[in-house]
Amino acid sequence: MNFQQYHYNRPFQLENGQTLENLTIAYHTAGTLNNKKDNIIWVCHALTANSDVFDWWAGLFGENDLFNPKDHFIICANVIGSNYGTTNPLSINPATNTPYYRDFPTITIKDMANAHQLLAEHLGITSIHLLIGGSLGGQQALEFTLLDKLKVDNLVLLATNAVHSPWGIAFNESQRLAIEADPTFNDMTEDGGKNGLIAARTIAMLSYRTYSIYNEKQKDDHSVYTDFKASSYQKYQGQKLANRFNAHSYWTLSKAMDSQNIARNRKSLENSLAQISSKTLVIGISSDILFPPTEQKIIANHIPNATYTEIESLFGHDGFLVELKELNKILNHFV
Ligand SMILES: CC(=O)SCCNC(=O)CCNC(=O)[C@H](O)C(C)(C)COP(=O)(O)OP(=O)(O)OC[C@H]1O[C@@H](n2cnc3c(N)ncnc32)[C@H](O)[C@@H]1OP(=O)(O)O
Ligand SMILES: N[C@@H](CCO)C(=O)O
Repeated sequence: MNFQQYHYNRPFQLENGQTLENLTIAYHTAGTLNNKKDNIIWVCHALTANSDVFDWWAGLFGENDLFNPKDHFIICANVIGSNYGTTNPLSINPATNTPYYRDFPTITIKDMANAHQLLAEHLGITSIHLLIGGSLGGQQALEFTLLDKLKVDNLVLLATNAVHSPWGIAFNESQRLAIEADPTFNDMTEDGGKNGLIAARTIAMLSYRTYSIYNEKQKDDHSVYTDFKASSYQKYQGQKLANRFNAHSYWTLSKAMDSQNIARNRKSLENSLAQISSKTLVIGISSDILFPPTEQKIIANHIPNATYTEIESLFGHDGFLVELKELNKILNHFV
């Protein structure tokens, strides 16, 4: 995929009333826009992913996958707050000439959608053949559609919601508390809060996976009484994220996830969903405890041209990233 950055050199208005003095949006593209301009697939990424969809959704997106650059023009933009090239807490704050760190403003899903819209305008895009996103990506895809500034022919929403739940907010708050409990988080450095981030990711894993999958993959034999596989797995996953992410971005993005509520400043949730005219496929993961299938069924029940399908999986929420065989089958049928 080709990596590019769009520099919007004007103030970007945020939902909380603050502005970012300028905004850089990093994005990847693959393939070529056809003459009819009807082969665009726009991907919205989840919490800690990036704009290189061939990297984290390989098997669905790639040279020889269902969504490939021979047939499609694929775009994915890195969200505001994430540290993969878009303006984020490690970027320089023009007001101080130092990185924002803890001074980075509150970002909402709507802000992310507005940034996607800026990029679409920059690229001259007025219609999207397929808009797809899971989890935080699905939250963005919903808001992006509801902006109603471009035509979305087909919409695919996976393991996501229209309003973030008290349960989901509680999981995120516990993770933020873990980060805040690390005194280095206030140091205003790139590595500030790193140990807190490790702990936060281990909490997150409990919401992304399930009892069953830990039982299947992390069970020890009867002789073990300490140094369990599950313990080393937790530590490994925490460290793995800390090696490629930072506590400031994680804190910001978890707040953005919490902000999801498509009824905010609109008539109602039902009314908002009823406005969506795209042919829509909503996919739930049977064992998802973070974004349980009831949340996707609400979406599918209120979008007029929507269908709901569920993937039977032991993986829990992360199933939307790892159940590739099933996803290929379902999406091949949909498109
Ligand atoms: C720059 C980049 O890295 S791009 C960003 C990539 N990530 C994203 O895009 C975000 C979305 N992706 C994800 O969240 C994840 O990658 C997922 C959900 C798709 C898959 O998660 P994974 O961690 O790869 O899978 P899984 O839970 O099976 O863990 C496997 C890893 O744990 C390790 N592991 C498994 N059991 C144990 C254990 N008991 N102790 C220690 N390590 C263990 C494996 O060796 C493997 O290590 P590796 O990732 O270095 O190969
Ligand atoms: N594993 C996903 C979970 C959030 O959907 C991520 O880290 O982005």
